[in-house]
Amino acid sequence: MTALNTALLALDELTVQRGEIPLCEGVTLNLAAGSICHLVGANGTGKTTLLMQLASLLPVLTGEIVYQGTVSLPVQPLYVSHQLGIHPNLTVAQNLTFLLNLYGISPSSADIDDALTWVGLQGFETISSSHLSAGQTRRITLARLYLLTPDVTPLWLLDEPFTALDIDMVARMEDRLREFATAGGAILMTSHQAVGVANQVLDLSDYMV
Ligand SMILES: Nc1ncnc2c1ncn2[C@@H]1O[C@H](COP(=O)(O)OP(=O)(O)OP(=O)(O)O)[C@@H](O)[C@H]1O
Repeated sequence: MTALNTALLALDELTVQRGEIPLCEGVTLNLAAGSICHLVGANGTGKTTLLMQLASLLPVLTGEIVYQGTVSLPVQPLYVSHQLGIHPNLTVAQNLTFLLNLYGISPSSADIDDALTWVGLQGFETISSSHLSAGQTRRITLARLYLLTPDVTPLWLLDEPFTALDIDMVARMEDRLREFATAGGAILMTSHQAVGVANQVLDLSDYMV
């Protein structure tokens, strides 16, 4: 168990499961501080299901999870899902503020400006989120990555974070992921594209039932 003890997150013989149906069995992973792990597998293998289990949105019925040396689910990880969770009646700045409040952060207006500039949404602060394109809406959810650090939430669970982003934004995202990992964070992320910044791979196809 030495490796498990040094990992930020360790999965031991985990079953990836939706309801009664096991999708993958015996999933094992050690995610240390500094890891950027690319979670791969064909459509329907269970990648989103695993991330939802780790985010406490679906139950873990079989297997052990050790987080920061204790048998427990990750405490308040950042989970960026397919569902954007953006409220259409709020402005861009209000949505971003809400997403950061969930992690105990009360951003200043300068923080909001910087984060929105980073995602290319400068000038959109007071625009209703219902007026944005799919890619722009996704950028609101990603803007919080600019302000979240490993001391706030050391584990990021990112489901297809690059979907609907242009090449420049993907490059900025990769820089940010690298920066977060270098500062002591760990990332488990899905992507159907190559992830140049990843330094580890978990292939769920190896564990399919
Ligand atoms: N909302 C749902 N309700 C019930 N079963 C679901 C639901 N979503 C997915 N499933 C089942 O769980 C399985 C795994 O789905 P999941 O979304 O985890 O796969 P994935 O590897 O993330 O796929 P993709 O690459 O297409 O995003 C699917 O094959 C499907 O049968």
